[in-house]
Amino acid sequence: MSQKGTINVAVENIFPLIKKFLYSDHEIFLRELISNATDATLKLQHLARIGEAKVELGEQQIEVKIDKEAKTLHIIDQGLGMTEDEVQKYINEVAFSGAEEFLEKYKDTAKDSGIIGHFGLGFYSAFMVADKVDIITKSFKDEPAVHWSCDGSPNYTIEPADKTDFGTEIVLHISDDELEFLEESRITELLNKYNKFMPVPIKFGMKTETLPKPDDAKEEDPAPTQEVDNIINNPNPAWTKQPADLEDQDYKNFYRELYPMQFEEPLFNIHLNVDYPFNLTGILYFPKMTQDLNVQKDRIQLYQNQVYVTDNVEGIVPEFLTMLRGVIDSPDIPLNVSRSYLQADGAVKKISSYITRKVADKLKSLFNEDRAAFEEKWNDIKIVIEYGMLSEEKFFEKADKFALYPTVNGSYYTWDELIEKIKPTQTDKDDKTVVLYTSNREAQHSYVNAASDKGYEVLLLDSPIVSHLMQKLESSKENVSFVRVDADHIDNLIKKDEDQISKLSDEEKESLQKTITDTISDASYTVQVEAMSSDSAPFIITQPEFMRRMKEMQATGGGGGMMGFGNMPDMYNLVVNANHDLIQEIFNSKSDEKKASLIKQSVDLAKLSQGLLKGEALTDFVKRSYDLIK
Ligand SMILES: Nc1ncnc2c1ncn2[C@@H]1O[C@H](COP(=O)(O)OP(=O)(O)OP(=O)(O)O)[C@@H](O)[C@H]1O
Repeated sequence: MSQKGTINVAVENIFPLIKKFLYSDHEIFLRELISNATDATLKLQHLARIGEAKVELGEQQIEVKIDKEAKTLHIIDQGLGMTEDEVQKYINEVAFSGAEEFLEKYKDTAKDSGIIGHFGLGFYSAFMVADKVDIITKSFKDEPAVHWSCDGSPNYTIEPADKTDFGTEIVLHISDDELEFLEESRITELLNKYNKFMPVPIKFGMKTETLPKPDDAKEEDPAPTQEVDNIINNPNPAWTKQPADLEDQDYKNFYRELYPMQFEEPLFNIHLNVDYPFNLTGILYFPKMTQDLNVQKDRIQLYQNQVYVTDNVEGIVPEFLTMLRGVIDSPDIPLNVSRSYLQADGAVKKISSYITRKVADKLKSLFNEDRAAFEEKWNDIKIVIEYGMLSEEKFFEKADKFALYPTVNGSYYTWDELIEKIKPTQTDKDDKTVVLYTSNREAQHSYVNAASDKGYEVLLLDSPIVSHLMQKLESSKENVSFVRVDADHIDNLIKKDEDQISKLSDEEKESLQKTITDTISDASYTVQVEAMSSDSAPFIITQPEFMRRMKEMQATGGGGGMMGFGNMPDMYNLVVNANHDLIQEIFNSKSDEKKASLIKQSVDLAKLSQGLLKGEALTDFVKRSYDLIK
């Protein structure tokens, strides 16, 4: 008997609202309907397993079909189906109240764009793309099939149907302004985006498969082919398996599956698997990291029970780990809330700290198991680790055992090893241990040499955020300071008590200082006459650590950099070695002209060695040098 009914009075508002609010995200209807079909299939499998459903289950699948002529899109499952009463209850009442609840929530978060695609709007999302929706369903229970139909108005019809197999077919009569959803390529794209790893096989059309040639086939015979179902998903992706059942190659293959356009192999992976106090599985990969911190295209993907949700995991995964790749699957992450709420949510906080801990533990075990291999990877992973040390206190503590400090000679020290090694030689008169480093061994070559000659260890620290990390280490470790090799002349980098005897008196130094300052007449240089070893260079340009680091920190952003330093001009010290023969010559020279020309030429040489001589000054210098030697 055919019946008519009215869904609910308030529903009159709902369809236009669905269309309006969800305008940009119409495509999620397919994910919602396939999720329902998957649930129905898994529920029936469960009922059969526990003996409540007396049915023979074959290889169950879900089929998606396009009928271009009829302008319909079909989603067909072999799940538990619905009786007429159930259609009344679940579709007319439950599904509707779900949609209403959704709209209630959505109104409050309308400003928080980006979250919309994460809502489970459910069955009614079909009306975003269809003028009319049919449900033809037969329950696994021995009851007649029913046909429900609704054209988007609050009125529906329900009548008997002649379907004989259990399961449900949803027919969407695609509206004229949504015809893209009748295109095979568009549906393929959506299935690949949202359903690639769903747990029930999804068939979309047929494909041709090449079979092996029979033994007696001739060389020129074409290989036989056959038409098979085109299954678009992998129902058993690697992250749903136990780590013990997976080989290294399986992880690599899965990486390929996730990012088909990614040709670089991952460095290593971390399998996440926890069921208490929250449910979470997943695999994270460390990709090869380069210096540029650009946002990457291949990002961590978030799934809920194998249904793709988003690749924006901000707030769920700690920020420093968003540079990784891979998959996280958790039914416990609330998605129908705004991101700011997400960050305050207790379960999400626990998830985030669990992930941090797992990553730290994995790094620690890689370090312990094969230190040489870990050192080899260091350059590619250091940005993530250094960034983590800066942003997560817990990670900072754990990383102390495996974060490495490489030297220009190719040794890699942990923090404790480094301090033990340099403490005897690099502790200054105030009992501070001075860690020397270079950010660019080519550009700072002569300074690195001077330090190495003195028996000092020089670290090579060249990540973009390293100035922030040094600041952090200086404040959390006792009595250490970082100094770049060109921050001062060698005798001053690590101040010891041994004073050099000066060949010039204090007054003589002062007068020389004035002469040089007047001659170079450049406010960005502070002239400093010092008694140094006569072997050291006569003029050395240095850049004081503090100012330079503050400027760098401001340039790379984040907390710590002091306001205002970014706009300051670069400031240098011009260190003059009072004990060098050339300085003696300049000082004793009777002719002012000679003095000036010696000073100019030598200061230009010092600038040249620091890469600071450019443009017109460089041209003048070259010309002057030719004049001198001709
Ligand atoms: N393909 C199907 N087979 C059997 N029952 C279905 C099917 N699709 C929907 N249903 C029934 O209709 C109900 C409502 O579906 P709807 O998608 O609106 O909400 P939901 O699946 O419960 O929640 P969600 O908002 O997460 O999608 C389901 O709970 C289920 O009982």
